[in-house]
Amino acid sequence: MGTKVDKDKNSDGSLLRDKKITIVFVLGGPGCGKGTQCEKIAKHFGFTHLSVGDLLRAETKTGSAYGAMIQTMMKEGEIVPSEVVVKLLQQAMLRSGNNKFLIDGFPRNEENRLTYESVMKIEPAFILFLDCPQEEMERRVLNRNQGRDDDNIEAVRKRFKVFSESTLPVIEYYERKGKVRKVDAAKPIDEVFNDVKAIFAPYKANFVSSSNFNAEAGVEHRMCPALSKRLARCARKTKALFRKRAPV
Ligand SMILES: Nc1ncnc2c1ncn2[C@@H]1O[C@H](COP(=O)(O)OP(=O)(O)O)[C@@H](O)[C@H]1O
Ligand SMILES: O=c1ccn([C@@H]2O[C@H](COP(=O)(O)OP(=O)(O)O)[C@@H](O)[C@H]2O)c(=O)[nH]1
Repeated sequence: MGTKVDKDKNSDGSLLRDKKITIVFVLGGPGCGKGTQCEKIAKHFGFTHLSVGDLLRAETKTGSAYGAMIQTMMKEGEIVPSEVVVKLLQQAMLRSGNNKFLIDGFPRNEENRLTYESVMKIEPAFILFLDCPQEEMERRVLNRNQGRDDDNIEAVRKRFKVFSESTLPVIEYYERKGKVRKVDAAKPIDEVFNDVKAIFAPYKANFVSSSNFNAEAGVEHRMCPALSKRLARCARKTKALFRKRAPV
């Protein structure tokens, strides 16, 4: 990173060749424990946890143009348009200052995946798939008590349907590429984390400090200037994509 040649190679905004960015997608049905495990991984292995659900919920509170649309879609368990999500992810990555990211709950469908690939151009290191039976996930969601307006039986059942119809094909896609690390998420939290720890062991060596991103307030400034510049270029590209498409 940082040589003139490297910079020229990336003049299209591509981050693909930046070997220093590590991205792990964390997928699984609603309530399987993505947030719970991501928090632990972030602490132990120095990743920044980006929960796309949390980023979207924070966006609904900003009064932005997309806030009301996002709120309605989430309440109905629908998938928010990819451009909105990718833009929020880019902004959060830029703000985090880190170069190791857990992207929790994304990509949720093939369109999410394709948009991510075409804009971000960073191949995920692997996909952590938290596999859990539906009855157990339903129990967990209905007992979650976080005041979410999509944690009711009706919305949860819709989210299960979206998960099996739209998200499982994404997991299958990565499975074909040998990138899925599946964990039995029905076990107690610490037992699940033991299995997760084994998967993340190679990242322990690079651990610097814990960086658990807070969607509403988290701003850290440890990212190197070159990487920050590249992400900013990438964000401009998304903005252009936004302008081309009419708002939903
Ligand atoms: N392995 C587990 N066993 C029992 N309860 C769990 C487990 N993992 C998470 N939970 C609980 O289930 C609920 C949903 O977990 P969460 O991490 O929010 O899931 P997700 O982010 O996948 O929707 C939370 O109340 C959490 O404390
Ligand atoms: O990439 C994403 C992630 C989340 N969501 C929306 O956010 C909701 C909650 O997602 P989250 O990951 O917070 O919760 P989960 O349903 O996995 O418990 C989903 O039902 C979707 O409406 C979305 O549209 N795209």
